[in-house]
Amino acid sequence: MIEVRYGSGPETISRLSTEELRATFLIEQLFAVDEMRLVYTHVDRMIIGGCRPVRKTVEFGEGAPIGTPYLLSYREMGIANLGGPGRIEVDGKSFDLASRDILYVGRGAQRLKLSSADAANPARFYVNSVPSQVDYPHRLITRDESKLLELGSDRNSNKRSLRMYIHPEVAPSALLLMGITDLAHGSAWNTMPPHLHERRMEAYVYFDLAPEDRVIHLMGRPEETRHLVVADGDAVLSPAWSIHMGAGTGPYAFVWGMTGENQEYTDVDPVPVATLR
Ligand SMILES: O=C(O)C(=O)C[C@H](O)C(=O)CO
Ligand SMILES: [Zn+2]
Repeated sequence: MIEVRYGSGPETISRLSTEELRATFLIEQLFAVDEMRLVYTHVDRMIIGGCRPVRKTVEFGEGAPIGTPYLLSYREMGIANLGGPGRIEVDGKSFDLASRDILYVGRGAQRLKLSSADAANPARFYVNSVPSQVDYPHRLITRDESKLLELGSDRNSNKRSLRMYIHPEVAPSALLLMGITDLAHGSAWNTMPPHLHERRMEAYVYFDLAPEDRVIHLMGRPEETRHLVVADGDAVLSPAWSIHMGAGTGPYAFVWGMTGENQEYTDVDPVPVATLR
C-alpha cells in the first residue's frame, strides 16, 4: 500500500477549506516507527517518505505499489538522516549516516534496509524519490561535503545556513536536488525573498522543532497566499505555481527537495514581499 496525493491547481486553492488544504498539501507526522511510510504524489511524481527504525531493521524497495519490478527500477532517491546515527544497506552495501548526512541511491537499487545505531537515539530517515532514466552510483554525502551558503540578515530575522547535498556541484543526480537549511538562533523566516520556480516543484519537511512550536508555512499564488500550520516531522508539497516560505515560533530546520525540468538552483523568479496578498 502506498498513500497517494493528487495535488491541485492554482485555480482551486481559494475554494479549499483548511482541512482540504491540509489534506492536499500537508503530510502530517511522516516519521513512522519501525515502518517506512511512503506517499506517492502526483506533483512531478515525487515520492516522499519517512521512517524511524527503533526496535528493528526496516526493509523496503518493492515495486508492486507503483507498478515496476522494484521501487527504484526507474527512479533515484535521496535519504536524509535527521536523527541519531543510522545505517542504510543498499543491495548488501552498507552506508553509515551521521545526523545531517544524505545518501544518494541511484536507479536500479532493489532492496534497502534501514537501522539505527542506538534505539535510545534512533535515526530519522527522510526520503525523496523521483523518476530517473540515468544511472548514477549510490553515494554518501556527509554534512562536511555539502556546499554551504550563508543567507539572510539579523535585520530581516532570516539568517540561515543552506547546505546543498544532491546538486550538480556536489553529487550528481538525474533530476533530484536535495539540501538542508538551518535557521540561525533568533531568526524565524525561511526562503526570503520568496520565489516561484515554474520549472520545478519542491517539497519541505520541517524538523528539529520543539513539540510546542509551529512553523506558519505560506503557500499559493503570490496574489492569493494561504497558510499551513506545520509541526515537527510534517512535510509540505509546493507545486511549481506556489510560493513556499515560512516563519517559526521557535528554532527549526528543514530539508528541501526538488525535481522538474532542470537542476538550476538559480532558475527562480523572486517575488517581492510587498507584492504578496
Ligand atoms: O531558506 C531558503 O532560502 C531555502 O532553503 C530555499 C529552498 O532551498 C528553495 O526554495 C529552493 O528553491
Ligand atoms: Zn524554492
